[in-house]
Amino acid sequence: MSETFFELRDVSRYFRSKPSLTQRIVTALGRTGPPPALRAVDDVTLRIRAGEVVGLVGESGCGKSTLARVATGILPPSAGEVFYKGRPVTELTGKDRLNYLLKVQMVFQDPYASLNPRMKVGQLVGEALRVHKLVPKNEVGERTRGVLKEVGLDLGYMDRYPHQFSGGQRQRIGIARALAVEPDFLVCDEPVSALDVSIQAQVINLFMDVRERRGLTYLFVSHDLGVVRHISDRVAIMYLGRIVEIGTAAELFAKPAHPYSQALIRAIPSAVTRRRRAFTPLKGELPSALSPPPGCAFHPRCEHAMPICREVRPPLVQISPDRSAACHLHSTSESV
Ligand SMILES: Nc1ncnc2c1ncn2[C@@H]1O[C@H](COP(=O)(O)OP(=O)(O)OP(=O)(O)O)[C@@H](O)[C@H]1O
Repeated sequence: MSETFFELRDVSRYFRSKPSLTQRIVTALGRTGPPPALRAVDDVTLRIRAGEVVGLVGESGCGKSTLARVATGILPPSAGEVFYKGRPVTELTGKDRLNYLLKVQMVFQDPYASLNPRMKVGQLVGEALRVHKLVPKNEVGERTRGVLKEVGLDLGYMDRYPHQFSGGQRQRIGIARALAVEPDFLVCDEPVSALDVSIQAQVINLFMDVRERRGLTYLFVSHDLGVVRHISDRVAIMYLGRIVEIGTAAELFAKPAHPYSQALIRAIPSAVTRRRRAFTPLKGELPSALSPPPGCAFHPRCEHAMPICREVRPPLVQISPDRSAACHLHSTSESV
């Protein structure tokens, strides 16, 4: 079997809230344990092939951003392992670790928050090149200009500050900053969600052009299924910290297997009427990741829920050559 370009293997990420004074007193008296951990990402396995665009979708709070941050090394996993080009990233040290951190770049939803307001665009885009001495000092300017041109920014902008740009231009600066270090994997966390619809299309086209030109691999996080369908080769649907379905975009959108995917896809507004198609709306709200429902976490909202769904958590199983789903309606197949 060929080596997977990037892999999250059985990865979980928990957050433990700081206990209140009352909780600390009660714990000290031995009446109860520490507050429960919130399972933002819960036992996720995701393999990404070189050159693929994998879209990651789900409702707000389902753990998409946390998973993206774990993938880029910004957050360590609480359990499980991240593999980059076949090697567990926890075993990488020195140059190898730096190489992983540079080759796997993140593009954020709000580039403004990640851009130092006191630095000029030229400095921002060339910063990592200078700090890590990736190119000789006298070549930083040339590399910076090249990448600004590539993302469609006028070279006259080099001496301007982030606040002097529109949202779309700032996102181009964020992309240029990521590209400057010659990454091979971009993890994009809702990179167009904050932009006007007309600007969104331009920035998505930029992502696709850059991918084509540089042969990049993307993990593209979005709550917008229209965007994800447009750009992804494969799509993973996440619900309450877990992947509930993954498959090729064409197949998954044509015939979603998991009831949650079905509900999400039925809710996409029709391109013709701009109205939502007739659909059974998702009942209820996303449950708290602090106390997920037992069995299948989706069962309280599922129109097909069976007694087993309340008790046994369905594993993610392969249901066709390039599709897996975690649902008892499809649970006769092989576990992934
Ligand atoms: N640093 C943190 N400390 C505590 N809880 C956190 C932290 N980061 C995320 N969470 C919680 O983890 C869960 C998943 O959050 P996450 O931001 O990953 O979801 P998301 O799907 O990206 O949502 P959104 O689209 O709203 O950003 C949420 O319940 C969130 O409140």
